[in-house]
Amino acid sequence: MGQRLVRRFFHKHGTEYILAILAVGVSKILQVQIPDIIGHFIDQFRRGITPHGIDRYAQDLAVISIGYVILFGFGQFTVGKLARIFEGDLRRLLFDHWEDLDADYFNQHTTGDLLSHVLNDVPAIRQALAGGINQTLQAVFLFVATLFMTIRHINLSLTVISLIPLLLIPVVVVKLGPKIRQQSRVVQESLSAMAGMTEESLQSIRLVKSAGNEGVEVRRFTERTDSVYDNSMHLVRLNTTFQALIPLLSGISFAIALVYGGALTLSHHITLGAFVAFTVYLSMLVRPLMQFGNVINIFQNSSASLLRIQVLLEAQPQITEPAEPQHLPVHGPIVFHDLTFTYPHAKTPALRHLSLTVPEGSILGIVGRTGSGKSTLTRLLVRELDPPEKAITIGGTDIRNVAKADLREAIAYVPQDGFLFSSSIGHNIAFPTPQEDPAQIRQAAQAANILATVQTMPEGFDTVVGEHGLTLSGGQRQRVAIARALIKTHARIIILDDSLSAVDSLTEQTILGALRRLHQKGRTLIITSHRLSSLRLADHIMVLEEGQIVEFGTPQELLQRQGFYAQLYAIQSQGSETHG
Ligand SMILES: Nc1ncnc2c1ncn2[C@@H]1O[C@H](COP(=O)(O)OP(=O)(O)OP(=O)(O)O)[C@@H](O)[C@H]1O
Repeated sequence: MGQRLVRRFFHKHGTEYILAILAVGVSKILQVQIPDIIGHFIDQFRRGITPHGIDRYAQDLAVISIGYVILFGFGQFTVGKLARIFEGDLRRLLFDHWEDLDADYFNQHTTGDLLSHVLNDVPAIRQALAGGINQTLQAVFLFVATLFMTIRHINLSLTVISLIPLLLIPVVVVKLGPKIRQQSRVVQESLSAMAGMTEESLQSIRLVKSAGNEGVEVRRFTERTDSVYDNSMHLVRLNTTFQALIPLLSGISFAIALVYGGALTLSHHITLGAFVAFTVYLSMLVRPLMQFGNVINIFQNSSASLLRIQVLLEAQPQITEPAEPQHLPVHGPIVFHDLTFTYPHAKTPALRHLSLTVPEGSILGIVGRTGSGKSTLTRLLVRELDPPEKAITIGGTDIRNVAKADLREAIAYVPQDGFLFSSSIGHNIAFPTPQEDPAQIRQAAQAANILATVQTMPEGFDTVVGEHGLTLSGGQRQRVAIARALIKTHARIIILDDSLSAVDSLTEQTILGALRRLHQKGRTLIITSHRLSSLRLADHIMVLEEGQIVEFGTPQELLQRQGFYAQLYAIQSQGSETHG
């Protein structure tokens, strides 16, 4: 996918790139004329020069300088601009790719880790494309053009001898380069571990404070920052050694040029002008050689980043679209057929041999201890997790054969952790719809019994709920999440996964009233809960234990069976009597 992006990018912007390269090339050819002109000027000066002659040299220099600035500026700007375009494309590609991946992928990768790719790796690649390519172009063109001028117009042996120390630079690069690359990877990893820890710590700040755990968190963070510091310092030492050796070698080369070039001038093998021009050329070589060093650093850094991005882009969604999607039938029951499901990397199945028919327009209640498999079942039904073939059918069609969007269109699902965006309540409710329709938002809010609460807020539906809805109470958050599901008025199946746990009994009854009205319009309802009062409308109740159905029947039948349901009923009605 990454290569495709690069190919597409060069296909689209190749001409511009080539023009930029040519512009930089020509600008460097112009630049190396300057010492030559100065050399000629000095020699002419010694022979005797008229004011008109001086003006001519000045004009030549001015024309060359203007040409240089225009061409070099155009080249550098274009390469920089193209690198920024590539950076934006790469960020969009990453985001699109993440949107395609399954929800479970994000259980295995922390947000901090993923963000660090966007914040560190993408700019590192951009830097290679902008700074890296720019400096390479400048260095190569200037180096070659300078050597050409010094060999052709000044002196071959002076050029060769002065160059010897500079030839040691590749040796330094070969020795230090791999170490720098390895260490920059260590720094990137420690930074991403720190970002992950910071993200988790800030998200759980209320838990941390309520547990009085601030000290432990600060210590953990200090350990992370110390590790980032140690690793970065090691990298700084390696980089400094690398960067210091290059000017040192250039300095030796300069000294040789002075001694040998001075002797050649005294013995009239070269003119004074040529000698001065040579020293200017040599000083011009220092920069490209430093750039060679920088470029190698930049490319080493970015190659680690490129590798990490490549690995990211290779991750494939496990829940795939069917090759030939079938239409989801409008009518018919939901059937679970011998459904067994094991999470990736888990040792035991979360659901075992579960068979059940939920007739169209009925209400199924699901209870069971925590970890018994209730959420897993609902997540399988919306294909957030992938069920085995033919294990779940709706109206006789295997849900694996239906386009994911079709299936999700037909189901209004309130997950256990109804996530809220840090935007307005209205936006949060309207999220599944293509546009925010105030009438629809109001209606959904009314059904979820949050309308009156929203109306008391200063900005009504425009009230911003803070990060993850932190400015709302737990019950208010749940009701916004329910409203978000109920706004899908065309959905034929409504699933509430423990979505009423934080609302008070009165609110619960109002929401159930709204659900009953939808049920009367033929909707199928699946409600999981630990509170039996939430299952008051259920036609049938299923009790799950360790992924298996241990009880199934109408609420009356289950009461008579004296099992888990009856026990729960006894405990909860005792509780409500005590409260009453
Ligand atoms: N992403 C996951 N990877 C591996 N195992 C998981 C994952 N999610 C849940 N499980 C396991 O699957 C089993 C069923 O979990 P599930 O969330 O379906 O239970 P639940 O009945 O909804 O519990 P609760 O009432 O606490 O919400 C548990 O043993 C749980 O540890």
